[in-house]
Amino acid sequence: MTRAISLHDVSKVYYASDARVVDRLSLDIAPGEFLVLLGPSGCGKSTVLRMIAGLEQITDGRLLLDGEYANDLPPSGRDIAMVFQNFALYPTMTGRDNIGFPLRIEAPSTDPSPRVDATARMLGIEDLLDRYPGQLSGGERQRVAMGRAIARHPSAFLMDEPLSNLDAKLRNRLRAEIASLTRKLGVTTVYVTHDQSEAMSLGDRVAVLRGGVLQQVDTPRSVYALPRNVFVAAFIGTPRINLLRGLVRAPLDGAMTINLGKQALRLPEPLSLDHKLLRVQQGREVIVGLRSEAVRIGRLAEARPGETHITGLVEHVEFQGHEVLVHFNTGSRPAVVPDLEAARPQARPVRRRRRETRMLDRLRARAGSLRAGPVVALDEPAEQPPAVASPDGRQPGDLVVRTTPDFDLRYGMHVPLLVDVAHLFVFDQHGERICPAPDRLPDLDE
Ligand SMILES: Nc1ncnc2c1ncn2[C@@H]1O[C@H](COP(=O)(O)OP(=O)(O)OP(=O)(O)O)[C@@H](O)[C@H]1O
Repeated sequence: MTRAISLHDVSKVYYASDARVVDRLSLDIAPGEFLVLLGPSGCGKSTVLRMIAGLEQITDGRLLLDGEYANDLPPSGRDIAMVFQNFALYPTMTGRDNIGFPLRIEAPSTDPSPRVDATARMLGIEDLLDRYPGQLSGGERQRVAMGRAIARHPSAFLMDEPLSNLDAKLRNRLRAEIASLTRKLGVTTVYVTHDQSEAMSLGDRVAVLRGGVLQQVDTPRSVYALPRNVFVAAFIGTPRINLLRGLVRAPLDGAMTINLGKQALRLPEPLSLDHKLLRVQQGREVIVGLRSEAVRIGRLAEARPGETHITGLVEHVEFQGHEVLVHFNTGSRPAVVPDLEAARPQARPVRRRRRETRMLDRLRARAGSLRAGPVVALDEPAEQPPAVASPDGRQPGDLVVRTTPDFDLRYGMHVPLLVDVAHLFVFDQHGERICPAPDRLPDLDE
């Protein structure tokens, strides 16, 4: 049996610190679905998992398991197994006893051996069963911990960064194993990670959290291709999306452009519907998002339809073997996205708020996901000379382009670049995506 898990407007306040660490979270997880909770450290991922497990009291809102109200159900009544980051094995028990322990608790008079052996076979750990945790490597310990969760045949798995204590190679291998195992078992899984590549490769859907507030939940493909705001765009994808501050210019008698400081992106005619909709931003500051695949090295004469031309000064070249990441200075200014790498969250104190403040919050929440504070910081005027080093601590240069190792690029070279404007994202001053338009009417003519 596998179960549906629903969270309706769930909040969590830790009264010790008086901070609301999860804020009105709503999620419907279908039976058998693999949902990943993704976000930076301290955004409330583990707290959500612990509330589903019953290890943490829900302050507000409702948890439903298979449609039944479950806020007050004790953890043992939820039929959910949890796998932790630190493996949490009993050090004085062998692998066999660790896996069999929950089975013995559940049915003391039944011999757990057949289930333990079947689980061990499934995980390929038969030869590890007689060893103690101290005699196992990190990867082997995590396999035993998985075995302990699986052996019970629970109706849902909750996994809290189960691979983060392992080295990169092992992490990739176990990631593939977890994916095929959970698919085979078909059990609803909620998986917490701050590693976006893990989230993208494992999840049927990915829920992105920031400051305890859900930013977007969708398939990996959709959160990458249509991020709802700057935070999601910047959190997902490697190398990180280039976010540049721009100014929309839409003169009645000339080409529409987005000024990027010293250069401008000219939007090709005829304008696409998304670009036409940008006209209303005339004179306003926006944030332009360019993933590295939207820019290539090439002269204007080589431009394909839909490509526009700029130039960049090579600041730094990162050789990666099969590809090269080139950091260009294009004379634009990067937009700063707070919280992206925050080691500690900005805990939001719980205050008694006046009614109108709550109303404002609700309006803002409807307009975007601003409850966790602004997603982007645009505190200085856009048209200033570019900073020498970017304020978000990236390598010098404002535009990172991925290219093949065939180009011999060196520091200080001026290079022609072609930008595919069909792959251009534009976000408003609050960081919400406005191009491609978020809710364009489907029957409008292109
Ligand atoms: N028992 C507690 N009492 C008070 N504050 C807590 C408690 N547990 C967690 N917090 C705070 O709640 C916030 C969210 O913590 P949580 O562990 O859910 O984040 P996370 O996204 O899982 O972080 P990480 O990826 O670092 O594990 C943090 O600010 C944390 O300090």
